[in-house]
Amino acid sequence: MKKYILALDQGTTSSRAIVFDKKGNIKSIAQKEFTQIFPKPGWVEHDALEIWSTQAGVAAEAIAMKSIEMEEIAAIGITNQRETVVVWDKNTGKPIYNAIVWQDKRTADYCDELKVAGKSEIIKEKTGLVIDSYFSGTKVKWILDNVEGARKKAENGELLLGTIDSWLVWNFSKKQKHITDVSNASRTLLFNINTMSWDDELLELFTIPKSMLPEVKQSSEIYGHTKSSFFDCNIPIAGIAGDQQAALFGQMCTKKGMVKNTYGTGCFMLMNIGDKPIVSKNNLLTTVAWKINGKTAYAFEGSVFIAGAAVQWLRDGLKIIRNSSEVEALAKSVEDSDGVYFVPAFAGLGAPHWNQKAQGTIFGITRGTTDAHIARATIDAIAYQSMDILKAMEADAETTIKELRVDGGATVNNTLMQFQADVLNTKTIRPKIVETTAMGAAFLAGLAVGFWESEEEIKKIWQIDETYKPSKKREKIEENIKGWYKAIAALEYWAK
Ligand SMILES: Nc1ncnc2c1ncn2[C@@H]1O[C@H](COP(=O)(O)OP(=O)(O)O)[C@@H](O)[C@H]1O
Ligand SMILES: O=P(O)(O)OC[C@H](O)CO
Repeated sequence: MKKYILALDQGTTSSRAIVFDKKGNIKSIAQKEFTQIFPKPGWVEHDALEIWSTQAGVAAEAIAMKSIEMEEIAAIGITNQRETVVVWDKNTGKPIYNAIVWQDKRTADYCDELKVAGKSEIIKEKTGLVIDSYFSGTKVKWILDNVEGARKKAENGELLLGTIDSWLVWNFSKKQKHITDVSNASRTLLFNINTMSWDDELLELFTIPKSMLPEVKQSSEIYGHTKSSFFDCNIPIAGIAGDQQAALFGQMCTKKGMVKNTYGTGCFMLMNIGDKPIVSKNNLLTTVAWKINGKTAYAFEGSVFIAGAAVQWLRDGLKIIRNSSEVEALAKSVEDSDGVYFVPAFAGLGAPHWNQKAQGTIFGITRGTTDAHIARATIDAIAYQSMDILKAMEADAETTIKELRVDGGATVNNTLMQFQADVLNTKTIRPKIVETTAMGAAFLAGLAVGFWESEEEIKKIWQIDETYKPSKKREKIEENIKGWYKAIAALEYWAK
């Protein structure tokens, strides 16, 4: 009898496997960190074979841990760090270079050249993205240009490329399936989100042979079965989505206008914009959310680079807390930040400001400022940065958002969640199961094999843990928000 779905969450720093039952409860969970490789400043790589071995290892571990029978697993769903890309030899199955990670900036100068050459418009129109080293396309070009013999092999049809989902399926299927899903394809700079196919003009621009590309599939369908030695029976692999899109699905933001925000190291906010790939006028990305039963859903996306990482800086840099969890008590010990504003632009400012030169700055310090005010200003900054993105989304969608669904490690912080509701003047909702990324992948796989019959059935699994309602002290909050905008303006002036 089929009792479970196995979700594989291949993240930037660890590989995780979670077994869910039919009610969406977690039956077992296993996790393993893997090596981060920094060959030069600004370069970030992963060993693709280590990604594969840790991912397969935790999958086996999660199953063994609770003595689950292979026959009890209805399907596998995969969700992954996005944009990170692997190029491997079709015959040997071995990567020809380490995976180049989404954070890697080695192609930044080439991206600037493309901007100067006036390619921004066409790329935005076709892919919904901006020209940036973040996305996979320029990373693949770098491998072909810099690994000895790679370009020739690629032209001979001997090399394959894939985002991490693609690499995992290739290995799980014993080199039988070279596929990806639409949500991952939409992060490569090579995929046209209007025609929903690889784009010949972009492939020519980035000099990438078409023969390297995986076949693009829906996000919920049976792609193949596990054949790996880690599994002694054939389990259908039936769901794939990039991690942020999977979280959007896991939060059941399946209707146009619904928004989720994930609060981790940074924040990733996605808004379901329905079945049309609208181009943002407010510096957001347009991305494919998923394709299910032949229907494509799109999303606006904006990210905050430094969110929980600012709390880590209070811990490791300023040393005013010992654990991230202590920040809430310290921040709550004062009524407010007493006019202190902290813009944690350690890595520049992301959407909608997109200022690479901005630096972290604290404003409004007086003789009376204490560590508690700084802690409070840090929490506030996470909420303000997310507010800036949500406001851009509202402007683009010409609508007012009714609720924000939240997940990620920092959502345990009730003070942050309440302040988020206050500055947005919108309900902020935290669900009972905050493993929404893995949950989304499980839902996609479960739908494909009939483990869950419909989205309606799944919606009953998603349940609210806590709703934060906006405070009534609107005037004071509006004043505080004005201060934030002044801080951003001053920071941008300083960065010039
Ligand atoms: N109580 C808290 N308040 C604010 N931030 C927190 C709290 N607890 C953890 N964090 C932050 O959340 C982040 C970890 O969340 P997680 O979802 O695991 O992130 P990621 O997936 O990006 O590694 C860390 O940056 C940490 O500082
Ligand atoms: O692995 P995460 O959670 O850091 O997510 C990475 C994102 O998908 C990058 O776009």
